[in-house]
Amino acid sequence: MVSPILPLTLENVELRRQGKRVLGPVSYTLDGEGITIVMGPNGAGKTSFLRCMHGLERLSRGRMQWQGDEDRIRARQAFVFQTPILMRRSVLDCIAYPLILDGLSRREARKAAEREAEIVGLKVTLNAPANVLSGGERQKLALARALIRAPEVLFLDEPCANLDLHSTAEIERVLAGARDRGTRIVMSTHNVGQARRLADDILFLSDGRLIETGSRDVFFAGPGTPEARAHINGDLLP
Ligand SMILES: Nc1ncnc2c1ncn2[C@@H]1O[C@H](COP(=O)(O)OP(=O)(O)OP(=O)(O)O)[C@@H](O)[C@H]1O
Repeated sequence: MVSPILPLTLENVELRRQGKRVLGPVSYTLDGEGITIVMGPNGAGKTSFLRCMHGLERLSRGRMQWQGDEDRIRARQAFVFQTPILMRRSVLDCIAYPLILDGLSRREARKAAEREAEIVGLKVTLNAPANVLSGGERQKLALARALIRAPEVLFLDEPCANLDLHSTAEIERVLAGARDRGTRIVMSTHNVGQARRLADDILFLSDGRLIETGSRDVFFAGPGTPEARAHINGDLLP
């Protein structure tokens, strides 16, 4: 059995850009199971927080620690961006690509990619070029490509931001399935309904700081801060 890359610990992590503190100091441990939803107003630092954890940012301060060696840490986690960048190849080859990088034959990789496309409900012709896909289809492709290696940890930054209700429901179904198969998911969303439906626990960021953490039920029953209360009630703050 492959040993886990979790827990991930962040100790007083801080991220500065152009002299401005955009995140932190944040201390947090990611472990256990399920879906963690990251909430907070625009500019609160959600994207920066996810990118930090995934290793895309150089920390200005603090410490971050996964378990195991660098190669395994990179291979066992995936990130789905709000606007996925797609390669100019077929849908099937895009999904198969991570497995080809892993050394699988093209035939095996494409077979696995077909299965994954079916799981995410990608009903387009798999031989179509990826760059002709609609927004919802692009997100499904990005999700299939991220899930094909059965990552231990999956980060998603607002994956349903521009999607209609039907595509959103399909993405939520796929994420719930991935969680049930053991992938630890951390995802940001502005959609309070989505947070209620998907979250096992919630992280609430405001002005770069983690001001609330806790189970979904406790959070929605009575957020402890005026910022979180206003956010879930849809209040406009001055
Ligand atoms: N490349 C950059 N250079 C300078 N400042 C940046 C850069 N990227 C982000 N920021 C700033 O960092 C802060 C946090 O941004 P971030 O995108 O992490 O927030 P967010 O909570 O994801 O916002 P949103 O909900 O609008 O996507 C913002 O004030 C933003 O302007």
